[in-house]
Amino acid sequence: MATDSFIPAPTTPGGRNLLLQELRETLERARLGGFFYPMATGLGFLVTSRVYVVPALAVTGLFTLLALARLALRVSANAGGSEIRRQLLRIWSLILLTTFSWGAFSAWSFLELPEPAPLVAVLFSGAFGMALAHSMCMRRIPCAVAIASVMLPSGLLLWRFVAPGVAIMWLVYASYMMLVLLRSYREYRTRLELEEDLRRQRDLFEKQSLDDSLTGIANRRAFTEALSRALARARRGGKASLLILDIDHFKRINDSFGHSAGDACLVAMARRLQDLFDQPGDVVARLGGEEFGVVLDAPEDVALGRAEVFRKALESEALAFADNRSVVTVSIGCGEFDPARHADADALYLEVDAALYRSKLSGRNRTERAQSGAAPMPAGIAPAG
Ligand SMILES: Nc1nc2c(ncn2[C@@H]2O[C@H](COP(=O)(O)OP(=O)(O)OP(=O)(O)O)[C@@H](O)[C@H]2O)c(=O)[nH]1
Repeated sequence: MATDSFIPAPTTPGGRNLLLQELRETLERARLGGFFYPMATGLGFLVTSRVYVVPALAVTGLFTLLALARLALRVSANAGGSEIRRQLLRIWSLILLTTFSWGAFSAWSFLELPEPAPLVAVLFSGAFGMALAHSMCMRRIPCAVAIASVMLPSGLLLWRFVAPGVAIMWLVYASYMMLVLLRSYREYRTRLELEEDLRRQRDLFEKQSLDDSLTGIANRRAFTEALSRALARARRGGKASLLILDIDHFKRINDSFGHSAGDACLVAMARRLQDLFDQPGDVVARLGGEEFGVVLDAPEDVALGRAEVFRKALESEALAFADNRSVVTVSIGCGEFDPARHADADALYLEVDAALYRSKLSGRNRTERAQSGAAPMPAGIAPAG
């Protein structure tokens, strides 16, 4: 509840990323800033002519503990939105505890410590206020409260012990800090959103570079990566098989229904493949033109069985595309990765491609197993049919 009112839950899709980045930066800056407070109190006691061992140890020790508590906070990259918000609340609680303690220390030094300790406290209050306005500008309200808590006690004491005019100048200085905070906040938010836009665009380009633009399924690049991953798993003791499927007489579909209907046919074929090859580890890709590839975490017999189920379902149920219905068949090459026989993914691919070629030569609409050392499909030679 406290978290909700302090840091509202993100409402935009990239909101969690923005919060996570804010958390990282808040923590990084808070960690660094925390150690200036014990340094400042230590210096305040050092410059006094009298020795204050116990107060010096107690006050400097307290600020050191608060600084160490900031160091103990951790950011988890996988944290959910509410955990990130809780972490932000913790950091700000520590920052405010530190600045309130500083305000109390500076007031105490005015009342109890001889010169120049109060002067040191005033100078550090100004420095802390400006540092907060510049570097802890991620949240306006808590930062404004933190600035007020380091500036106001000194202002009141300047009024009481020095001169009202000096205190007014001090308040003008504090107001200027608030303006700096507002400007820094706007700049920070703009930068954060720009960086999120850039991240979104990078993710989109990355996704687009792996998707086939026509069908939306994986493209050849994604297929190559999936095949490499499947082969790596197979080398560690798993199984990996490859199917290459080529639509039979696709040119006739283009010639009979038009090129855009041909495109729709490719999209419909991609959907059919996705519907059937939907088990964990299956990757369906368009390799180019009317050729598709399927990577399976399965031995050859299983891959061949599933290829046949697909092929038979396809020949028995006409494919619907762009207001047309037509029986479309595919020829399929099928092979399993054998680390003893295949030096790499290309070696497996060539064998499966040769099996596809044989299935075309043997009359199409069939599945052929890959054979060891089979010759690759000759480029530019179309089997008769
Ligand atoms: N509509 C459409 N057609 C394509 C696309 N890519 C390739 N083609 C066409 O696919 C046809 C492939 O023809 P061929 O290589 O002769 O093969 P085929 O007609 O399927 O015959 P076989 O493979 O021998 O059974 C050509 O007419 C290409 O123009 C595409 O993205 N969209």
